[in-house]
Amino acid sequence: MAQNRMRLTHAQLADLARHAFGLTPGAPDLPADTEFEDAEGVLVAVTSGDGLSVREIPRWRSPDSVRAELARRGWAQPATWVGQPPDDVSGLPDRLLVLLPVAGTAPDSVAISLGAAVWADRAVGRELVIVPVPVTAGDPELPWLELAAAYGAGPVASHVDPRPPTTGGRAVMFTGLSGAGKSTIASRLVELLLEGGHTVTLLDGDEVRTHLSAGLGFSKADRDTNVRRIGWVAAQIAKHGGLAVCAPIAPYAATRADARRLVEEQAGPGSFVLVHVATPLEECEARDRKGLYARARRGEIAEFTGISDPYEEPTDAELTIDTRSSSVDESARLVLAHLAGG
Ligand SMILES: Nc1ncnc2c1ncn2[C@@H]1O[C@H](COP(=O)(O)OS(=O)(=O)O)[C@@H](OP(=O)(O)O)[C@H]1O
Ligand SMILES: Nc1ncnc2c1ncn2[C@@H]1O[C@H](COP(=O)(O)OP(=O)(O)O)[C@@H](O)[C@H]1O
Repeated sequence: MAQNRMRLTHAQLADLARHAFGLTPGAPDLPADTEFEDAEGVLVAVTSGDGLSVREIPRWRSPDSVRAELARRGWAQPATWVGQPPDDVSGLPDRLLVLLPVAGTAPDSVAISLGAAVWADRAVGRELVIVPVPVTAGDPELPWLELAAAYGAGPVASHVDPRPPTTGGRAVMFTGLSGAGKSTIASRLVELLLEGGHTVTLLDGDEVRTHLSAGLGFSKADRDTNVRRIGWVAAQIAKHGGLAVCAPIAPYAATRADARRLVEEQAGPGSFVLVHVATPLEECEARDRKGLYARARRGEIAEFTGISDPYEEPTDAELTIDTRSSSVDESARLVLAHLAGG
């Protein structure tokens, strides 16, 4: 009898799918006596004394179902292409099975939508069957020839870019103590972006706590929920090529890492920019614009970051800003330069 229930990541689900489809030998390494579910809570597998038993693979199309579709269409062993189309499509056959290796991504990831869109755009007039497959583009778990054979395909060509496609969308997350200067620098950054003709969505801290995170307090669980929600919204914006700017305290490294993962899963590597506004506690406390530090010192506010609650200094920030040596405008321009790739 399984004791625990665990949600699998997209990468673990792909691993499980490869195993269930017989694409790779050996079972994924999963904890014993556990039920495993996907992001929607569907029970996908169980480990018990008898080993791993796969119940359902909800997201990926099995090679059997793809072969059945090809047979229905009367496509015997169609030519197969793995990955993106070639620059010159003139030599491609009229019918093509396209396999997109997109293991580890969300079902609505840009790797899939952009991959399919590029084919639709380039291969106009051809009949295509496009199938996302649970194989890693950059470091495939099996040779393309074997992969294609599993899906019932004939001659194979490939053009796989190991870098996942990106939408160009980004999310900038400022992190730091209360009073560090996050909101002030974020506002200046937004002004500079607008002046430069960019569109930007500012997930303002007060508005987030009034709407998106209404009712949440400052316990670890509530802060984690708040920061993950911000990360999720920022990811949706970045996924469609937008730019999101947010400035929560985000005191916990693991939760910031969750936000990074959410954004990078949707908008590709490098799309999440963490900016540590590293103003020391003494300086924030001396500023005490809202009088919160004084109240926290008097014990009137419990769990106050830096006083009676932790702040885990980032070790993975793309930028670290010292507001004692950098003005508001200079700090905002540092972030702008990073976004521009300079
Ligand atoms: N206990 C406690 N600890 C820290 N901060 C507190 C607390 N209670 C209220 N405030 C006010 O809430 C603002 C921080 O909210 P965040 O949403 O950024 O926090 S978190 O990321 O969820 O940790 C923070 O605003 P900023 O000064 O803009 O950072 C504070 O004004
Ligand atoms: N170099 C600087 N960068 C940012 N803020 C600064 C700087 N120097 C002084 N400040 C002041 O520090 C305060 C920071 O407040 P705020 O931006 O609300 O911080 P946070 O959003 O991190 O809580 C503001 O009053 C701002 O004018």
